[in-house]
Amino acid sequence: MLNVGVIGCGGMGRDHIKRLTERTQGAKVVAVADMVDELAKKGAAVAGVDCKIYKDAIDLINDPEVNAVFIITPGFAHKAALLLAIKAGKRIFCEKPLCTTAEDCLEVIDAEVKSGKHLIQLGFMRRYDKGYLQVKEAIKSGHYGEPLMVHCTHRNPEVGTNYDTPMAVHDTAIHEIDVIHWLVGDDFVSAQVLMPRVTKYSHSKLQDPQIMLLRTKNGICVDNEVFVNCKFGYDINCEVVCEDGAIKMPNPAYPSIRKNAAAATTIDTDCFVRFHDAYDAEVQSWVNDAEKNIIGGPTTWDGYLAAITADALVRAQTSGAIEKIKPAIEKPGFYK
Ligand SMILES: NC(=O)C1=CN([C@@H]2O[C@H](COP(=O)(O)OP(=O)(O)OC[C@H]3O[C@@H](n4cnc5c(N)ncnc54)[C@H](O)[C@@H]3O)[C@@H](O)[C@H]2O)C=CC1
Ligand SMILES: O=C1[C@H](O)[C@H](O)[C@@H](O)[C@H](O)[C@H]1O
Repeated sequence: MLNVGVIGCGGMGRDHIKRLTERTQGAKVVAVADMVDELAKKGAAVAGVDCKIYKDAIDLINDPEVNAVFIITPGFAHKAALLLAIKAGKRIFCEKPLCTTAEDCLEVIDAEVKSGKHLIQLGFMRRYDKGYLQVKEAIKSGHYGEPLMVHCTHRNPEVGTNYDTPMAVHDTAIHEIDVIHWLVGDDFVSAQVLMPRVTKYSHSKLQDPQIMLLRTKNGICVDNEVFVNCKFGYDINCEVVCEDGAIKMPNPAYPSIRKNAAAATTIDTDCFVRFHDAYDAEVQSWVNDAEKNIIGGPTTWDGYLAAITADALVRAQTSGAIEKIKPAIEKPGFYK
């Protein structure tokens, strides 16, 4: 049994605690930590009566009963918890992004490599989503030729006033950055951001929507519409256009209802519903891999590659220019 400690009991944290407690074989939440007492108590209530409560992450990490750690704090707080958990030699599941800058990711890579242990899996759950897996299988089949373009939308109904322009990249588009790289198996080399007219539903610190453009080494062009105040739903789309055909990711299957001379279907309203099964699959695989002492999912290096692209997009948000993307280091043999 993997005794898990969960750091961060916000929306995603409590969703993962519920998943670990009710739907994951081989794991148990034995401790939670949150700097907000009320939220820590809420997280512990989901885990059950025996769950210990901490305020500081370091105390949870150093609890001898905790042999694995979930880091579900905001992206800017990941590095501190990661470095402490690596130092303690704990198995780690870290929600995306690894860190909010490539520079911070390099510190985590350095610490993990020096530890000599593969400890970290990243929460890029779209790699476990049935729809994305179907697209990947179709590309791999070769029936449609080489990918040429990828069209994506990442639409949220709304975000809070703490959500700012760079977050559209390192908190939201980071999903497309990772999953498209994984789908086409090609590195990004340049980034550009177009800023359409701002929606009336945005606020002074957020340019919304944004169109993010990426080019890969082999010339594949990706456009990603990130619109986080679209109002109508949580609408995620991906279409890969190839030489001999186009592969469009299926949307979740809901009935089409006809009533009062109108036809309608359902659009999810948040990621927790839209990617429910993908989260379950990524967490179960992380637990299963613990017995083999391996990291079978997205690694720290995947988090770094996503971060260098995110950094370039954030630069492009203000420069308006085409920004180059290049790793600062060679891929360590540790991650090969
Ligand atoms: N994979 C996915 O689709 C999703 C991933 N996420 C990720 O999950 C993480 C958390 O996101 P949310 O739950 O939406 O954020 P949130 O802001 O709702 O919750 C974060 C929690 O962490 C706590 N916290 C912050 N700093 C802390 C520290 N140093 N020590 C202990 N607790 C601390 C806060 O008090 C808060 O309760 C982020 O990395 C986010 O990117 C969030 C939503 C979906
Ligand atoms: O990871 C997520 C979710 O998947 C949402 O789509 C994003 O908009 C959100 O910011 C992020 O936390």
